[in-house]
Amino acid sequence: MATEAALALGGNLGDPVAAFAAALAALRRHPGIRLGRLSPVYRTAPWGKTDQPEFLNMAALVETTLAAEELLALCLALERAGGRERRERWGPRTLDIDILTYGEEAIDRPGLQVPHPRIAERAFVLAPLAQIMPDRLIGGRTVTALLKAVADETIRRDE
Ligand SMILES: Nc1nc2nc(S)n(CCO)c2c(=O)[nH]1
Repeated sequence: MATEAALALGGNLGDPVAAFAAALAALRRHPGIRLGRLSPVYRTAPWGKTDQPEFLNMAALVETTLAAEELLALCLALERAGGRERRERWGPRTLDIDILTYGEEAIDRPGLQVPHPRIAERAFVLAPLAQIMPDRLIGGRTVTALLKAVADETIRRDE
């Protein structure tokens, strides 16, 4: 029985597009993964720690027979393969792969929170996600509505 999961890919060191391509190729080769829709790649201002290079971000839809913990372990292995050393929290990284959604499940275990707890405040996640699952409800609101709320918030704060 397969589960649809949305993954967020990000990076701001080295060649993030090459890191994305390598991670997606590895996912494509994995027997427990069927790769689905991919968002475009977005160039995004750093969120959280702002004194670092801008990021590239994208989102990918997968159908997986892996359990959520197994999918997380695979994402962490792909991050390491992409040369990721976990240095400072929210600091620059070559490749980051986060599980945004796993089916309709809500999971809150150490190291695995799904849907990702900060989706609603991150345009760099919502913009790519809106390209692959615009009508998915998260916290009772569609991804499209969440993206609009973040965009409006950004515009209002800049006034
Ligand atoms: N624009 C942008 N800012 C970020 N801040 C952090 S932490 N990250 C890593 C995501 O967990 C990002 C990111 O991927 N993109």
